Amino acid sequence: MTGSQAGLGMDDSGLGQLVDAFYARIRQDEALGPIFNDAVDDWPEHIGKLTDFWSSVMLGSGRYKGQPVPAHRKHRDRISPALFDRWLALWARTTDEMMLPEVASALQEKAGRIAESLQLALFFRLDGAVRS
Ligand code: HEM
Repeated sequence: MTGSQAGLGMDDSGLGQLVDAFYARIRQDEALGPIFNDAVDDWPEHIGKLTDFWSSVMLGSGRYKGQPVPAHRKHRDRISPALFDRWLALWARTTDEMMLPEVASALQEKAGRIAESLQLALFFRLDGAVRS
């Protein structure tokens, strides 16, 4: 590490700082930003929910009680597989910049798996077609 801050760990403080920074970037992203800015009225509440989500997923805290699939299904007309790739690329950049290397790769791997299952829930159809 040369002066950058790629040093945060897998704890509530590190995850909280990561989620804050990630959604600040999301909001400014020209493709993803408008979807989030239209959907989310209360950003502190959303960021709190997402911090709980990552704390549950990575630390087993059990704090997140929501249902991600219906939350995304509401916005299915605006979400595409290409946007998932963009989300994951921004997640990779942000975790690489902020987190310890092994923490960043664990977060990237987990996000990749969740993105895959969300996309199956959103786009997979029994006739085998995938909506692009
Ligand atoms: C193209 C990619 C994505 C887009 C555009 C997107 C968009 C959104 C939006 C608009 C909401 C707010 C829903 C609402 O309240 O109306 C939301 C919530 C959420 N997203 Fe995503 N999302 C994406 C990918 C992901 C991924 C990959 C994850 C997890 C790794 C994730 C986790 C969540 C969670 C946990 C919530 C809160 C759901 C709840 O209300 O309990 N999202 N997302």
